Amino acid sequence: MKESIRVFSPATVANVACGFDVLGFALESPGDEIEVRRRDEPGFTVINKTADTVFPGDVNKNTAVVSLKAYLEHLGSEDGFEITFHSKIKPGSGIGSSSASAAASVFAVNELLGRPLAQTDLVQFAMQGEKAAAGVAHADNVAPALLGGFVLVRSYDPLDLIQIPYPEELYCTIIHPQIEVKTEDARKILRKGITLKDAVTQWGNIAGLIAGLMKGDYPLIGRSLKDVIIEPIRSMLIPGFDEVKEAALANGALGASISGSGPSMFALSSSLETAQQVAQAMTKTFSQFEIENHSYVSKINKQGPKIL
Ligand SMILES: Nc1ncnc2c1ncn2[C@@H]1O[C@H](COP(=O)(O)OP(=O)(O)OP(=O)(O)O)[C@@H](O)[C@H]1O
Ligand SMILES: N[C@@H](CCO)C(=O)O
Repeated sequence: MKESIRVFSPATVANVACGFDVLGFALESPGDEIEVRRRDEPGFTVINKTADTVFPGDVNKNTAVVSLKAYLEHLGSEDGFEITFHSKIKPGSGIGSSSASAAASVFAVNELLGRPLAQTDLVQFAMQGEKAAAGVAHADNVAPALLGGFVLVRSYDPLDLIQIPYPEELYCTIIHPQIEVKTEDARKILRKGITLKDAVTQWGNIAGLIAGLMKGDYPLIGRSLKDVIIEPIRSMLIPGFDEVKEAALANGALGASISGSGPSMFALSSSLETAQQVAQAMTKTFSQFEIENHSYVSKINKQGPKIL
C-alpha cells in the first residue's frame, strides 16, 4: 500500500443565498493542497509549508486532524499520519477554508487505505472538523467539497445528501474584501426566531433555486437567489455590501449574496464574459469604500477532491 498521497480539496460556497446550512457548491479554484503520510507511530503532526497561513497552535484543533481522527475512530484504526499543507485557502474567508482541510484529510486517507468507505460516507467525519471550527457540524461546505457540484442537505438526522444537477454554463464570481469574519462569530449574531412570512418566502426561494438549477432555467435561478433571513443580518458585517451586490446585478449577474458566513461575496452568471464583467464591477465598487479586495471567476467543480 502507498505510504503517502497528495490531494487537492476545493473551496466551496455555502448557503447560496436562500439555502442556509442546506445548500452549497464547489469551486474549481482555489483549494487546499495537502500531502498525507503514514507515521510509524500513532498521533498526528501538521507541517505548514504555506506562505501565509497560521494554523491553530494545538494540532488537535486543526480541522484536517479533527475530521481524520473521527474517520479513523470509525474504522477502529490507531494509525498516525503526518499532514503537510502545501497551499491553503485563507481561514475566515467565507469559501470554506476549514471545510477544504477537513475534506482533504479524510479523502486522502480513504484513498491510501483503498477506499473502505464511499465518498458520501466521508461527509459525516468532515462535519466534525466544521464543528471544531465553527461550533456547529454544518455540511453545506464539506458535502460539496467531497462530492463536487451542488449538494442539498435534505436532512441532517439522518444525513441525507442530494446532488443537484446544474447548467454547464454557470460561472461564479468571488470577491474577497480584506476583512475577516469567522463562521462562529457570524452564527452568534443570527436571530433565534423568524416570522412565518419570512419562512414562506425563504422556502419558496430555495425550492425555486433547486428547480432552476435542475431545469437550467436562468431567470428562475435569478429570481430565487434571494435571502430574507441571514443576509439582512450578516451583510452588516460587510461594509459596502448593498452597493457591491447592486453592481453585480446591474452588470448581468443572475444573483449575488454572501459566500458562506462571509465576508466574501459570490455572484452567479450564465456566461464567463458576464462573470468577468461582474468581477470588475464588484471590485470597483468595494474600492470606492476603500476596502482592499480581490475578485476572480471560477467554474463549478464537478468532482470534488482529486489526487495530484
Ligand atoms: N485547516 C484549517 N483550515 C482553516 N481553518 C482552520 C483549520 N483548522 C482550524 N481552523 C480554524 O477554523 C476557523 C476558520 O473557519 P471559518 O469557518 O471561520 O472560516 P471559513 O471556513 O474560511 O469560512 P466559511 O466556513 O464561512 O466558508 C479559524 O478559526 C481557523 O483557525
Ligand atoms: N451554513 C454555514 C456556512 C459557513 O460557511 C453558515 O453560514 O454559518
